[in-house]
Amino acid sequence: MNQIIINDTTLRDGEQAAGVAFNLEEKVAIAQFLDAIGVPEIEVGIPAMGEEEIRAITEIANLNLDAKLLGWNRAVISDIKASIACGLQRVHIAIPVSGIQIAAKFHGQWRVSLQRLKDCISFAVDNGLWVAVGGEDSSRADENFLEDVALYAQEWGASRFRFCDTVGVLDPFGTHLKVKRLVSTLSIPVEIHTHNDFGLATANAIAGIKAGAVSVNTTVNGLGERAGNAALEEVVMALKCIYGVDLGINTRHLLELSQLVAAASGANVQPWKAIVGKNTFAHESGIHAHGVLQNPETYEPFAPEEVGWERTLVIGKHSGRHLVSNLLEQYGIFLNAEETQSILDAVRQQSTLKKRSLTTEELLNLVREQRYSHAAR
Ligand SMILES: CC(=O)SCCNC(=O)CCNC(=O)[C@H](O)C(C)(C)COP(=O)(O)OP(=O)(O)OC[C@H]1O[C@@H](n2cnc3c(N)ncnc32)[C@H](O)[C@@H]1OP(=O)(O)O
Ligand SMILES: O=C(O)CCC(=O)C(=O)O
Repeated sequence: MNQIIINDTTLRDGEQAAGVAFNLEEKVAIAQFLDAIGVPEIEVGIPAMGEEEIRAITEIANLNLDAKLLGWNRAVISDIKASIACGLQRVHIAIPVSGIQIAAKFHGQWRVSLQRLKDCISFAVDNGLWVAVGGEDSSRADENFLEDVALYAQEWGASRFRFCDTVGVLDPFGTHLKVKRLVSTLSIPVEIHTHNDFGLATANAIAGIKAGAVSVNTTVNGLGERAGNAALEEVVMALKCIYGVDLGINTRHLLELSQLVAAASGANVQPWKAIVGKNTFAHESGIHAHGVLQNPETYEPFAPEEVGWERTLVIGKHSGRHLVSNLLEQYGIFLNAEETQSILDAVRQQSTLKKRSLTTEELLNLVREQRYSHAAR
């Protein structure tokens, strides 16, 4: 695999998630955190949105972070001017490439849209900016047309082309085919941008990388339009653990970053969310807990500490003797087989009633109650 660049768009596509609105401090804090853990590129926002956004992006630009910063723009000269006003040196210019989008946005006049793209690239390049171009809705575009637009963008001065699966309709096989074709056509690098409408964003991002894309868009927690984008933590850990590609990102802070973005976005992470969900290293089931007590690798793909978690062993409806004994022994309580089974029966009952796992205190109470009723008999 090539050297892969993460271009994180939590502050642009992530914030486009309905109901999410970061304030200036939150935008700055997220940018600083991404930079601190080694994310090499950040799409910081959309300067054309107006004064507040320009203020936040300018503040981030003034931090002189190691990460390269990009402003997102339409193929509109005033958008590029707004990016310049923020002090950005790199701009991303988006242009719709599918028939559906060109019909809706440019009344089907693709020549007009291409002319606007050309004018904007020239304007940006003349102003000394590094330019990337995004083919919005690339996945539904006629492939010959997409190729033509990307080749024109390259000829006019773009330094990278973004293949967008804007409405998340591809699977990994389709992504691979389409991205591979684009990669073999262009001499500039290709970036992959995926959406999660069918739950395939991360898989498609990886497929794009396998097909030769050298840059990938991610968002923390998979935040983004509709069902979101490929999650930063998933892409980074999949590349690291499945493909052995270390991106130089300090993964031990991924949980903390996830929590920062969850708080700023007001969007909680579901417990079973890969890498950062609170259940990712929690073991309740008897067979699993028994295995993990012998060797954590039995039921963990990597060590929790690698992403900032600690392992938890949880008592609940599915627990077994080994875990119950292990936990109680830590409190100096040693039960025989019959007593352990009767505690387990009570745990199953309580857990079902409470619709959750039990706390250690609740487990110890069960032991006290059982002993008391035994003594009273
Ligand atoms: C797939 C994506 O994620 S694309 C990014 C989407 N993100 C956002 O829209 C969030 C930020 N957007 C905004 O703040 C506003 O939409 C603005 C400031 C960009 C524009 O606002 P408004 O002037 O009020 O226009 P509005 O949003 O209603 O409509 C979009 C306009 O942009 C045009 N447009 C859309 N995409 C492009 C493009 N890539 N290049 C050029 N023009 C475009 C539309 O045709 C429409 O133009 P019109 O005003 O001439 O009809
Ligand atoms: O950058 C672009 O071209 C559009 C990016 C995007 O958010 C999308 O297509 O979903």
